[in-house]
Amino acid sequence: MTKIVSIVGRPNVGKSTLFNRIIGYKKSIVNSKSGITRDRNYGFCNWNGIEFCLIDTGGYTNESKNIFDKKICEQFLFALAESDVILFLVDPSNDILGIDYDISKRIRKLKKSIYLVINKIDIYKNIYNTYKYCKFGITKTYCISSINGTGTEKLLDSIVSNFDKNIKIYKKNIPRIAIVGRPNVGKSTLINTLLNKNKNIVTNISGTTRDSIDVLYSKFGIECILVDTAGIRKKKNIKEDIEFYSVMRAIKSIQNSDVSLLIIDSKSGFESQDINIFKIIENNNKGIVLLINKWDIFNNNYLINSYENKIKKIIAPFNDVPIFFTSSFTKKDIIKSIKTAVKITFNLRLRIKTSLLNKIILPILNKNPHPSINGKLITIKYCSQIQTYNPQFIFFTNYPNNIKESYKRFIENNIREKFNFTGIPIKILFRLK
Ligand SMILES: Nc1nc2c(ncn2[C@@H]2O[C@H](COP(=O)(O)OP(=O)(O)OP(=O)(O)O)[C@@H](O)[C@H]2O)c(=O)[nH]1
Ligand SMILES: Nc1nc2c(ncn2[C@@H]2O[C@H](COP(=O)(O)OP(=O)(O)OP(=O)(O)O)[C@@H](O)[C@H]2O)c(=O)[nH]1
Repeated sequence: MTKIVSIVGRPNVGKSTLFNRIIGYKKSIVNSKSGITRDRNYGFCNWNGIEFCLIDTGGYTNESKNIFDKKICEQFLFALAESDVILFLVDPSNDILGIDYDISKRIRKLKKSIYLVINKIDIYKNIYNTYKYCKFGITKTYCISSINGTGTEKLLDSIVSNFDKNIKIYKKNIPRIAIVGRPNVGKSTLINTLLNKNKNIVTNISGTTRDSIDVLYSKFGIECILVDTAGIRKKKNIKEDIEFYSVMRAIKSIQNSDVSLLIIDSKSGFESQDINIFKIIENNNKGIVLLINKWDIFNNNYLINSYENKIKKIIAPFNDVPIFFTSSFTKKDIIKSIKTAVKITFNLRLRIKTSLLNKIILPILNKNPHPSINGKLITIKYCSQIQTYNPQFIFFTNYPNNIKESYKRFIENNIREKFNFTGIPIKILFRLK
């Protein structure tokens, strides 16, 4: 079992900064505006050969100011219940408040290894303000600066001394599935339905999911990592800084995954922003499964064919993309779509032998040759798949620059028809021979 370390503390004490320092890359959003870490964020660390999972909890607050606060509190308690070690982070620049006592009371009730971590020690006056935390009665106390790294190595040495060596995290090569789509299409609800837990914050306010979260999914014989992402917004709607980072992160999640489940709201249809996201996934050479979600609202099987045909026309020639009409409420086709996404990762790695490819594709091209251009006869001599992460095919011809887009689409359609590249973008390239 992977050990879990949670960072907790009131808003703005530096949880995200510490998380980023330990993880070693900018995964959590850091901003001087308080309350920005809206959900738990997972990351995996390796310190002196010992691996553990680190959780950045949301900005815990005991005053319910807005709709998120109550939900964040639930996340916080859920994270604590899952943890082996709790890092209670405090900022001595400010006075101890009721909320700090509240947190310390809650965590001391749990039978966990607790560290009092006094942050922002790089600020000179803070060095003289650490004594005030004695009253919490937490013996393991460390003074650090998350911003410049002072004391963090000692803290990590002590944290890993709690754990056995040889703790393994996720198996390598486990398929990574990104859950993407515009805000409010039902990404978090889908994950909650899959995990059967209130793990992500779900409200009917768009833009709730502000950060990406990775979750291991292992059920019904399926094993994959689900990546929940911030909704990808239209550019003109990106007003706040943090929304910008969320969009960047969503794009990064696509880049960090093998396959994306692109969620569409069945009420609004496959519109321009969905097409943009589709193109981002395609241009990054990742697999795609389309989920036409909230189908419980229509629940009309007669509409399925026309809906599907409309989408396939838009995405042609890459139109052998699996499309599911789903509902998180009724659970319709949810498991099927995840199973398909996992299956598709194998298509990404599919390699066709050159001899087989030529044997099947060349006769089709000889029967349907490229039209001659200015009296020049265009011939395709042979083809092969190159050794790349995603499927790419090179066709050797006497006029590589004169090949028409429609002929390229014809070739792609035939490759898709003869071989199983379902859900995977393929590239067709032409070279002189
Ligand atoms: N001087 C100093 N500033 C720090 C340190 N750690 C964090 N900060 C600053 O404190 C502010 C809040 O940091 P965050 O990491 O966003 O805090 P958080 O606890 O995750 O905040 P919430 O998301 O509101 O819960 C930012 O302006 C950081 O740059 C530190 O060690 N020293
Ligand atoms: N009818 C119906 N409503 C759904 C379904 N899934 C989600 N919803 C509702 O749609 C709204 C948005 O759901 P979320 O899961 O928060 O959507 P999201 O895509 O994570 O939203 P952002 O955080 O804004 O990106 C909520 O009111 C959900 O209850 C579904 O299958 N059917």
